[in-house]
This record gives sequence, C-alpha cells and structure tokens, in this order.
Amino acid sequence: MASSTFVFTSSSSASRHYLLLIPPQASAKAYTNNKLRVSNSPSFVLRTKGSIHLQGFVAMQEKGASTLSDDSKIKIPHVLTVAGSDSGAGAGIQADLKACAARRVYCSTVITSVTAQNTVGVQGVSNVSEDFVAEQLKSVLSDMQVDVVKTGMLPSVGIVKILCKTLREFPVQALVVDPVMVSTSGDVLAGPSILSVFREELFPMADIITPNLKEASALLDGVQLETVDDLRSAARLLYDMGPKNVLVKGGDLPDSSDAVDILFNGDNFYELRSPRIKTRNTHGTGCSLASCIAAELAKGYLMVSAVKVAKRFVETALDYSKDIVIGNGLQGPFDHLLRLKGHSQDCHGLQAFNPSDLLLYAVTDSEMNKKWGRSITDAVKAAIEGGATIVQLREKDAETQDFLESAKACLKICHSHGVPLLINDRIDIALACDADGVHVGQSDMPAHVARTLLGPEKIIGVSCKTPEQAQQAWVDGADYIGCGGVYPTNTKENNITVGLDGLKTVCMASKLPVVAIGGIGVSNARIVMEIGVPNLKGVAVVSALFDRECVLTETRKLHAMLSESNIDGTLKKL
Ligand SMILES: Cc1ncc(COP(=O)(O)OP(=O)(O)O)c(N)n1
Ligand SMILES: Cc1ncsc1CCOP(=O)(O)O
Ligand SMILES: [Mg+2]
Repeated sequence: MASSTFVFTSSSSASRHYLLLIPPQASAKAYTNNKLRVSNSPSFVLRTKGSIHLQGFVAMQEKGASTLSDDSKIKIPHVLTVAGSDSGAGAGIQADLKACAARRVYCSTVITSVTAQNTVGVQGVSNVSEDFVAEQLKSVLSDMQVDVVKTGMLPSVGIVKILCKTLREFPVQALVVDPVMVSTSGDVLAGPSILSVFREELFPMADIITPNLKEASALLDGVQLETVDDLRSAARLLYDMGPKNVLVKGGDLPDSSDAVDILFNGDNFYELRSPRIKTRNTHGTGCSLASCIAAELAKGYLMVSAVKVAKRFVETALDYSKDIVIGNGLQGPFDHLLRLKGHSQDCHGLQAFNPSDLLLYAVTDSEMNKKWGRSITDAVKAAIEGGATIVQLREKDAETQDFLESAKACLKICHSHGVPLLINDRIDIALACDADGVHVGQSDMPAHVARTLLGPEKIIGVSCKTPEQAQQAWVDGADYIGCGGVYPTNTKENNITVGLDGLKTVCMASKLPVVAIGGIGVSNARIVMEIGVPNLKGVAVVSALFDRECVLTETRKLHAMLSESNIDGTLKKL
C-alpha cells in the first residue's frame, strides 16, 4: 500500500476519539501533540486534541460516526462461545478462547457457569443466573457481528431456553452444539433434566452436534455404544432429532488403536480416523474440537472440511503436548498455541511446512556453479526438474544486491513448481524477497530471533550436531534440523563429521524432523536413510548435485533412489 500523509485538524479543542483502520501489513504512525505512536495492529483508537498527521493508514473515523466505506472495514471471523469457565483453563471458555486464537478467529464469550476445577476434578460449580446469561447474550449479539455460536456447558433448562430464544432474535450463520454433560474427570456438569430441552429445542437449531460416546449414549436413553457400527446407528438416531450434522466422537471406543469419529449429514457417513495419541493431556479436547469447527465455519468452510481441519488441529496439538506436565491430576490440559513453537498452520489447517519436503534438499554453492559456467537460476531450475523437493540458496560469497536479485528469480522458479525456497544464513535477504524461510547454523542468527523476525509462518531450519542443540532448536521454534556432516566433506571447511551414529543419536533426541547433510550422494544416500529413524526425512546435498557437469541428471538419479523410500524414511524393498 502506498504511504500517504494525512493532516487533520479537529474542529474543537475538546478531546476526541478516532478509530484508525490499518491493513495487516501496514504500519501507521500517528503524530499528535508531539507524541508518536506506531502500531501494526489492524486498528487502534487514538485520543487527540488539535491536529494530527497520519502516515500509511487507510481510513480514519471519528468514533461512533459511520463515515467509513465498507471497503475500508476489516472484518475478522467471529465465534461466540456460550459455555462454562474452567479455572484450570484446560476446558470450557478458556479452551474455546485458545482454540479460536490458534485458528485466528475472534472469540467473544458468554459465561453460563463458573467452575472451580483443576486436573484432579471439579471442586465446585456456581451457575450464572438465567437473567445474567440473557444479558451477556444480548450485549454481544446486539452489537458484534457474530458468525457462529458454539455452545458448551449449558447447566440448566432455563439457560438453554434463553439461548434458543436469543438466537431466534439474533440469528447467526451457524450453531455448533457440544452437548457437554460430564467433565473428563467424570463430574456431572448438566444433569439428565437437560436431555429433553436439548432434543426438542436446541438440536433442531444446530448445524452440528458433537457428542462423545457417553453423551451420545445418554441422549439415546443409555444405549450401549461399543463398535464403529454402533456409532453410525447413534449418529443416524441423533440426526433424527433435528441437527443438520452429527459428529459422534469415538475416542473412548474400546479395542481400537485409532480414534474413530463418525460424521453424518443425513446423506453420507464420513469415518474420520486418526492414530490414538497416548497422553494424559486430553482435558478440553471436546471443547477445543467444537470451537475449531466453529472457527472454520466462521471462515466460510463447508462442514466436512471444518470437521477434518478441527480434528487434525486437535490431534496435532495433542501430539505436540503429549509430554507437557501441568497439574498433578490424571488429566492435564494441552497446548493450543503450538504455533508459538513454530508449528505454523495455514488458514486451511494444513501445516505450512511439510516435513516430507525434506526428502531431496538441494543446497546451492556459488563457486561450484561458477566453475561449471551456470547461473544460480539455471542450477535451481535443473535441480527442481530433477526432483529436488526443497531448495536452499547458500551463496557464501555473493554481494548483497546480487544475492537478493538471484533470490527473487529463484523464488519465482521454485514457487512455479510448488517447491519451498530457503535462504542460508541471511535473514535480511529472506525478508527482502519474502522467501519461504531460512537455514541457520549454531553461530548464525539464533533461531528464536529468526522466528521473531520472520513470524510464525516461515520455515526455519537449524544445524545440530548434538541432542542438546536439537532440543534447543525445538524450544526456539525451528521447523526442522539439519544434522551433519554425516560423512567428511570438502564443501564446508573444518566441519566435524558426526557419522551415522551421531546422526542417529540426534534424530532420536529430536522432536523435529531431520535432514542429513555432509558428503551425501547417490552412492551412500540409501545407507543414510536406512538408519531407520522415523523423523529422518531426507538428505541435503551440495556437491553431489552442483559440483557436477549436469545437475539435472544427478538430481534425477538421487531422486529416483530416494523415491523408493517411504514416508518414515525407511527404504522400501526393491
Ligand atoms: C539443511 C542444512 N543443514 C545444515 C546446514 C549447515 O548450516 P551451517 O551450520 O550454518 O553452515 P553453513 O551452511 O552456513 O556453512 C545447511 N546449510 N543446510
Ligand atoms: C553445509 C554443510 N553443513 C554440514 S556439512 C555441509 C556441506 C555439505 O555439502 P556436501 O553435500 O557437498 O558434502
Ligand atoms: Mg550458517
């Protein structure tokens, strides 16, 4: 956006409020009464007297006035959660807020009950009065543009009735009902008297209901649910109560190594399977799943996509949080904001970084390409045509301006083939050309600083030779680690060789995916991949691709060899 200067002189000397609306990438500077304020937030309120000079903003509005055109307004998806508070913050309103924040959706809250709760259980419950629930609902729905309402703990028939009445008055795009009855610790949060009002009033208004096994069974008068077929029958019976979709969560099914959920929309059954994650940290998964579904619906996704994305998000968060320890009880909370540690998720819920991209990692070298008389762009083009799955520009001697120009050109080539491009060492170049990420070593810019500078979406790789470095890389928010030299190399001076044993030790200590580097080529890539550690995802190669006459041929050969390996990094039998 072009920066502009705007001079405004207020008509009176009284203090007035202005709302500045700023697009996400812009920064605005407001000079007022000799005070300077800088903000990157989409909007902020400026209180001023007299004249103000503004740079780089798109719109200004006297607060309360409606002079803005619709084009200037920034609307973000909005979920309203109507649920109980969990003092331990693993479930309820607190989980909903975190889930929506992680999915980048605004979340407002109507609190129906305040629970004294921790990882041991529920020690106390104090329900909010029906009138006050009604007041909260009206405050939010009469003022804010809510897209989707998500419900959790609705502790009384009166509260359910008030909710239904208010939703008829203030209709929203979608209603997600998590029919909470019992906490994960087994404490009752809504008694059996709630069942009939759920069935008769709330469910017919719902776009989806998300009961777990116990809730589905209670809603169906105690029917036993023990198999996937039972889940299907339950989904059909619950669908007949009026919701547009039913998701029966089979996480507690006995004798299943997978977590199986059944989604039924009246026409089709979708069997959604994922590996069961062994962890105590499952408190709040139901609330979080329903909130994620609501968040994705608020963004405009269709139901099946919203459910799939939500399920994947919760699985990833559970897996990521499986070892964290919060509280002494049997069921701990998990970490919704895994993004903060570098596991960024794009708007579609897919990880921005796909570890399988590490399979054939081509790392350029300006000297080698010069020696063979080719430009960096020709080298990158050939490597990609040969099957490179990720590219790093490692141009140690390049002048900044030349490096930036080549990086921009290579980025175009890489992106036209869907291949990520990373920059070695130079965060400035990565920022300037908007590369997909950087690779840093132990004496380069620390990964946590790179993460702060590049933001949560970019890919960050860190070179590690020891388990301690691998642990630190994870803490710092890296996405992968490069481990080596596995074999001696002439490409990097004085580089310590860690060998296959060193590689295996680092892989086993790493929570992050690993790419092996150093002296690797067609002759030994198979042996490297055969160490058989699941998080070893590929090999990074310099001279075996670029210190050769034909980059295309060499990359093809290596790609053919690596393609025989499966996703675990173990080689398939030929
Ligand atoms: C994929 C990958 N792994 C390791 C390295 C080495 O990085 P670093 O230790 O910073 O050494 P230089 O490459 O900067 O000499 C890498 N570049 N890529
Ligand atoms: C950059 C780097 N880091 C560890 S070994 C190495 C060099 C890899 O180059 P080559 O593939 O030519 O051995
Ligand atoms: Mg480096």
